[in-house]
This record gives sequence, C-alpha cells and structure tokens, in this order.
Amino acid sequence: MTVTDLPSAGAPAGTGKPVLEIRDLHVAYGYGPEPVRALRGVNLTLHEGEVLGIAGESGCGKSTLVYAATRLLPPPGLITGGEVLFHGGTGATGDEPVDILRMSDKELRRSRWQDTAIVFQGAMNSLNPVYRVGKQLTDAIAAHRPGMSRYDRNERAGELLSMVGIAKDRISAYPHQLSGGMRQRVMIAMALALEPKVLIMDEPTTALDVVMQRQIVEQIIELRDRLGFSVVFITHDVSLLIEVADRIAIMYAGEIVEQASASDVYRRPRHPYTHGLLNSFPPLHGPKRPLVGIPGSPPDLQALPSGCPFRPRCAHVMDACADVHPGLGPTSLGLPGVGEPGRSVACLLHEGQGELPAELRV
Ligand SMILES: Nc1ncnc2c1ncn2[C@@H]1O[C@H](COP(=O)(O)OP(=O)(O)OP(=O)(O)O)[C@@H](O)[C@H]1O
Repeated sequence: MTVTDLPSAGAPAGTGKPVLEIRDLHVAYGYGPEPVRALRGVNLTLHEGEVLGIAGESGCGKSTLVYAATRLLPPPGLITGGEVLFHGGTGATGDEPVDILRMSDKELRRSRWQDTAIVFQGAMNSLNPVYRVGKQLTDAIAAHRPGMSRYDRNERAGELLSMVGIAKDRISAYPHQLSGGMRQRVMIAMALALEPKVLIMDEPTTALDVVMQRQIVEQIIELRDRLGFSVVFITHDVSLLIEVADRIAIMYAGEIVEQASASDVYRRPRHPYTHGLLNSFPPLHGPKRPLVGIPGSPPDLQALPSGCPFRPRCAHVMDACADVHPGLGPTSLGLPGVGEPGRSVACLLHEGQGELPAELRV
C-alpha cells in the first residue's frame, strides 16, 4: 500500500463502532509530591476493524498509554484517574461496556488474550529457549481453552504458524532455530491464538531489519483485513505508520495533541508539533526535501511549563499560549466555525487566537 491508496482527503476516519474507549486517563510515576505526570487526561477511541497508530517522540507516553489501558503498568506507575471501556468483551452483559480498570483479577485474566492481546518490542526474547515453539503455543491455548483436545490444540498451533507465514513443520523447532523475525512472528501468532478483538503492538518490529519489519507489518494488516480485529500500533517510524494506519493520534508530553485519518495527518497536519514531526522524516514520495528537526526537546514531565506544553519549542507561539492550556477540539481552517469532520487538535491557533499559518490550513 502507498500513501496514494489512503482514504481520500477529509474522509472521516474511525467511524465504525467503538471497541475500546480510553476516557480521561491519568498516569503518574512515583508517589512523592512531584510525580512524573506521564499521562494527563488522554481520550482515545479505537473502532472495530481499525488500525490506530500512535506517534510521538520518545518519552511522550505512548507505551504508558497502552500499559495503563491493559492494566500492565509496572510500579511505580499509578493510574490516577480515568476509564478504559471495552465493548463486547468476555465480561460484558448486553451492550454495556466493561471498564478494564475496574475488573477483578479473575475477570482480567479471562479478558487478557481473548479481548486484548499485546505484542511488545522485545517479545521474541520472551519465548522459553528450552521448549519447542509448538508447545509454547499449545500451552497458551490450553490455559484459556482447557476443554480443547490435544489434537485440536496442535492443529490450531500449526494453523497459527502458517497464518503468520511460518511453515507448519517448524512447530517442533526450538526458538534458537528460528531467526529474530520468525520468533517475532511466533509471538504474533501467540497473540492471535484466541482471536482477540484488539491487538496492541508496541514497536513490534523495531529490533528487526527494515525488510523484515515491512513484511511483518504487511502481514498484520492482511490478517486484520481477513479476521477483522482492531489494532493499536505504536512505532517511531512515522512513515510506516502513515502507510499502515487508518487513523493516527499524535502524542506530546502525555497528551494527545492531534488525531485524524492517516492521510490527513500526512497531507494536512494541523498542529505545529505534527508539522515538525513530519518534517523530521523523509517524505514518502515526491522530491527530496531537507529534514528539519524540532528544536529543543520534550518538557520534563515533573515540571511542565504553564499553558501549552509545546510552547517552548513552537514556531508559532503567542502570549496566550503561556496562560491557556489548549484542549483537544475541532480543527479550524482559519475561519470561525469552519472545522473538518473526523479530526481534532489541541492548539490555540485553532481556537481563533492569532492567525493560523498557511502551512497549518492547506
Ligand atoms: N518507571 C518509571 N519511573 C519514572 N518515570 C517513568 C518510568 N517509566 C516511564 N517514565 C516516564 O514516563 C514518560 C513516558 O514514558 P513512555 O515509555 O510511556 O514513553 P514512550 O513515548 O513510549 O517512549 P519510547 O518511544 O521511548 O518508548 C517518560 O517521560 C518517562 O521518562
């Protein structure tokens, strides 16, 4: 797929039924008077069958967001507020969603892998070196499907391996007999073993070479098309995200600062940070252009500046940015009341303050 195949300009992305709704999520690391405020009021919705990409510089809270939303946050991380609503999951009754943050340990154990499965960056290193990959797959299936016969579990394990492009006969291989890419595929197969509704991938291919990265990502998208699960995809590779995601959320300093369809983010960024982020990567197509980084670095999350957290680095900073903390709201095209469907941005330039620069309203 190329960027030219992406949804057409302005098409509202993510219009299916919600499957996971993160509401006003707050996370802090540390219990003292000045904790690291890693997430500050994040709101994000994942829709059925959608690939939602999360992008942002290192340390902006991407991993914290998915760990918190799945209750895998290690100490000293603490969820200090919010809800994570899962629709149609194992513990659901009727149409009511279930709040993952309020599930009992038993409910959580049942929900993990069946509702939501995660593949981490170094997942391939979590295979046990002394067991054959087939056994590790069948053990994972047996833990959740105790009634399934040994024969059916083996069949399912073989089927899962071929689903991720590994020949069935490798079921008897030990992890060291597989390449890094194949081991990561085994972990993806394991994540898909119980047909989860949501697959979360936190930089799943970062440790692999670029050819393997692309093959694996394309395979995940193909499986999504076939099986219909939803994906949350975190990567540093914004270009890759633009190609594979339906919708992208841009994070900065523990907040979502812009959300839109992948093609809108790429073609028409509305937040100065998104604009800067895109200019830090080579263009996907067209003539080469010089890469311009964003000056400065993200703020210290223990001592955030007043107002907009991006203001010390922003090329369009105004006096009001020091006083007002912008919330995520409709984009503007420089004219009052003119917004765009399916997108939102957190910047005072879109709230009628100052003149919206041309590069943010093309
Ligand atoms: N155990 C911890 N103790 C204190 N602060 C932490 C801890 N873990 C993460 N943080 C802080 O929380 C913030 C968010 O970190 P997080 O790892 O979620 O960011 P990220 O966007 O996923 O980064 P990366 O892309 O490098 O993985 C960072 O400022 C980080 O320093």
